[in-house]
Amino acid sequence: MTPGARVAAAIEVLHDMSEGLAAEQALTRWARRSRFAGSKDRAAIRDHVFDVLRCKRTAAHFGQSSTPRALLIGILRQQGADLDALFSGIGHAPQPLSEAEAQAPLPPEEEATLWNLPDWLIPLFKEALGAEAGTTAMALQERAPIFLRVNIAKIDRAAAIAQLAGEGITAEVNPLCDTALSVTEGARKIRNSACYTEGLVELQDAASQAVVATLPTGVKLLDYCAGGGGKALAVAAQQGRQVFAHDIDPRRMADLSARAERAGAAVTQLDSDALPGAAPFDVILCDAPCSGSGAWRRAAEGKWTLTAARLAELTAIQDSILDEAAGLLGDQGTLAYATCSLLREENEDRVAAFLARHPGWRCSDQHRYAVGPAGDGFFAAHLMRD
Ligand SMILES: C[S@@+](CC[C@H](N)C(=O)[O-])C[C@H]1O[C@@H](n2cnc3c(N)ncnc32)[C@H](O)[C@@H]1O
Repeated sequence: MTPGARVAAAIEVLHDMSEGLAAEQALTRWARRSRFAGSKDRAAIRDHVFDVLRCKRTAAHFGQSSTPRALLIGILRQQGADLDALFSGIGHAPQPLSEAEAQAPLPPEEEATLWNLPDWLIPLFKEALGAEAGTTAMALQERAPIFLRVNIAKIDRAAAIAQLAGEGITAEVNPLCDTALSVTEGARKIRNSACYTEGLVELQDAASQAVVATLPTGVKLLDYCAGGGGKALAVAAQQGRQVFAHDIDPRRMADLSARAERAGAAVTQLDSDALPGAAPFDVILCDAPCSGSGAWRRAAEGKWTLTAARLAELTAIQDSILDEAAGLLGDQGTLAYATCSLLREENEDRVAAFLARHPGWRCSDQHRYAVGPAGDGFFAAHLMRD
């Protein structure tokens, strides 16, 4: 496909999204009806779509409208692309720019536009992040870096870097955590590499890894909101742990056995009925469902779909998860609460609300991980009985 045809395809995908499809669904649907497209085409189209999603307000500003075509014009103009070459009308490229479309507007000045956030989130960002609110909003507009977790049960970090290099993947030490690598080249080769298929490395954000690395010691650990099991697997690679995984929706753990096998890790899955019998646990990790705002570089749709009502629902779910998990913890145990959210409502406020509901408990440690080149935004707090 030509660069222009890829832009036309991205416009089609955004059009499908405007009719209600989620980004991943719209991309999959486009790929199914466009078998001629190769993996590089699909990756380029995906990049265009996600660039727009991360920067929808500035794209609309520079494109002077919010139609899919205008958003693509806007984001490409913002990126300094040659619009006449891309919108040539030749072959499958989109039609040339009209006279009005060809007029580049002055750069935006409004804060919410520059920050690429919906208006209602601006005060929440300021409240949660203070002086860092603006830089954080800007960081969420960048493409997400790729991080790997070295499976320390199988290989050490230096050997993993060397093996990855042998497969054309350049990775360097990540400062957040001893298990983490930042991939600087060859990221698209990871899933087919022997390092990955043999379970020497896993794709995992570095802040997620840091949350696991700083969990307190204790043998019996329950990952209460295990999902795909990323954190359960990271804990299972640590020495001396016995790891249990649970999720209210067990289908989310469907791939966990295969992933554990690849990693050479032991993780016992527990359904809700089995939890009381397996309790008490020494450590319970509650990686709670949240707005995902710390990871909006990766899942940028969330910025535009989150509502105040959904945020209120999430905070109620977070409270009940903490209350349920507290009942499964041993007397000397630690309840570790984590979210990939930047919002105070989902983080410090949930800890404070838990402590207010549970006299005799205290928070022994609380940490925010900033969105940046080293990792996604994360929050972690450790709760224990006095
Ligand atoms: C942030 S995701 C977990 C991601 C996972 N820990 C990882 O690192 O890959 C949150 C998970 O919590 C689960 N969940 C939601 N409500 C829950 C509840 N009341 N009890 C347990 N799990 C719940 C969701 O199904 C979802 O899989």
